[in-house]
Amino acid sequence: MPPRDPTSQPIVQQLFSLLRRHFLLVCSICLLVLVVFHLLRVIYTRFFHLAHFRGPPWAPFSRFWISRTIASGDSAQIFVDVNKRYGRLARIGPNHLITDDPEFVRRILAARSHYVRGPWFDAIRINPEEANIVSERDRGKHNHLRYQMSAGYAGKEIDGLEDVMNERVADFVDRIDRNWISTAAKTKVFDIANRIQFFAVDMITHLCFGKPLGFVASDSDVFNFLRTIEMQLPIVQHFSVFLELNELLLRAVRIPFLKKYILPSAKDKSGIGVIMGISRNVIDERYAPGAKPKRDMLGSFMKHGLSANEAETEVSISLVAGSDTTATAIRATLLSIISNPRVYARLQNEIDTAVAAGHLSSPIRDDEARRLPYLQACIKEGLRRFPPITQLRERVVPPEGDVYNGIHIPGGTFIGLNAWGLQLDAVYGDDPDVFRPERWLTDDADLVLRMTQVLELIFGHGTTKCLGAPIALMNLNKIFVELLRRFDIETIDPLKPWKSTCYGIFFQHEFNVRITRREVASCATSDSGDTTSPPNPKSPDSS
Ligand code: HEM
Repeated sequence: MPPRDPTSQPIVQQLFSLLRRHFLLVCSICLLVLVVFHLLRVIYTRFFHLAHFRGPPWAPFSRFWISRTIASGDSAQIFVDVNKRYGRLARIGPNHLITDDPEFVRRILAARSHYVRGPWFDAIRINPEEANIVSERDRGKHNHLRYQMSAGYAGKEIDGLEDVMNERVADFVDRIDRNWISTAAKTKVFDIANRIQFFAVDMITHLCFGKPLGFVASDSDVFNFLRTIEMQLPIVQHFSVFLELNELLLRAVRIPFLKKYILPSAKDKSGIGVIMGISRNVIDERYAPGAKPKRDMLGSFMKHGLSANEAETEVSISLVAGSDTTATAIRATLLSIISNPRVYARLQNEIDTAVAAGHLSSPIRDDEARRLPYLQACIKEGLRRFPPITQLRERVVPPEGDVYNGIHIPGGTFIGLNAWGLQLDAVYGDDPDVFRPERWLTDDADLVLRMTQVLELIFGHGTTKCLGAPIALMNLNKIFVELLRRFDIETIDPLKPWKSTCYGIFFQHEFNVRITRREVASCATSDSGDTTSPPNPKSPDSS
């Protein structure tokens, strides 16, 4: 047989044999191309794209700076430092800016703004295939969901919203009174951080499902719900930075075998799946043919056309959106009050005087609380000094770009919102980092208006502004009065009053306090003639 002419081999075979013979050379060329490509990209992002914005030296090169900052558990403070050091619009990633300028944030979030929610929001879906009101990026769909849910959140179509709150607040303080009172001779260490969270979850589930989940009654994290969120959130935060992970997750959940391992399910025995299971049972009953409509939050969602599946997701998300935030607001404000003797004494005095004058029901009514100026100032100052949501919540610059202080921002840039930085604005004077409720009591109405406009940004602004704000504020209006009229509260370790970690929302633990009953009988009520329980003589620690 004549030898085979190598040129007569098919082209693919020829290529393979060439590759085999020069394998190392081919690999080196590929590597070189990749390195050159990466270098060009780095040079472009560093020196051309967003080059006018200053920031931490390594931030422009990759997203690892943001990811490392989030993982540190101290991102809120780090972002504050970045804007202080590098300007009100600073660079924190290859395509990422962050701002602490209230006016600019209001412009970004305004109803008619062309900015939209960025892919950051995909990371906060419970199910990667379905958006919810908090994560929906499509403006039209979001507006529709908001229209369906606003009446329920505003309490307009809920019977007895305030009664539910009163019931939960009274139950919470009564349990403290029964079980956690210290005396001159004995200390009962009470970790109020966890208990406040139990209270917040019970409050929201009571409003949503018509009954609390029983966290306060069992004095425990029922179904490991809170622990699961605490384990998952630090991971989820990285999905908001490395957006490819979201895409990967979306593909993975489309494989039925993987789906059941990845997504929470109503059949789970712990975590958010249990809440979905409970929501599912309630929703099945409520959506059953012939079921009687109820005037509660779910009833309002149904009335405005939310499907059973949508209702299940939205109820679960309201619990996640509302419980940690409210709990952080209560804890941070309480800690600020009890660690400032001037503030503590003045607030307790305002409460005692109102009680003595017969102006307060028990639990205090929302309208009564609004008439206590120092209480209102403390609540505002607590929210200002410790905004409970510090996630970047990135918005995307519209395709035509934008201009900030004369500098062009290219379309498609992500702009993160620096929630803590915003609340240190110069509008608050020269001591914005001090908890000083008196700043809200000035006679300068114009200043109060300007401060209020900045403060309101802690709930967002425009068409994505927090729907739960009225519920959160009503809660705050009640809880401090009910705690401080009955009890004296001291931190056990003033040098280390709590452990607080920030992953966009806060996880706070070991806020250990010592609670004693107050000598002043300040629980008498006014018009209702109602009285709260006096100190319980059967309590083992009654002094
Ligand atoms: C002090 C407590 C709270 C704070 C600081 C807070 C803060 C916020 C912020 C900043 C947003 C805007 C997110 C964005 O940028 O798009 C938001 C949205 C939202 N919050 Fe709150 N929140 C609080 C309490 C609550 C509560 C108690 C609930 C539910 C009962 C709730 C339900 C929601 C919902 C449903 C949205 C989505 C609104 C929309 O996209 O149209 N929040 N919240």
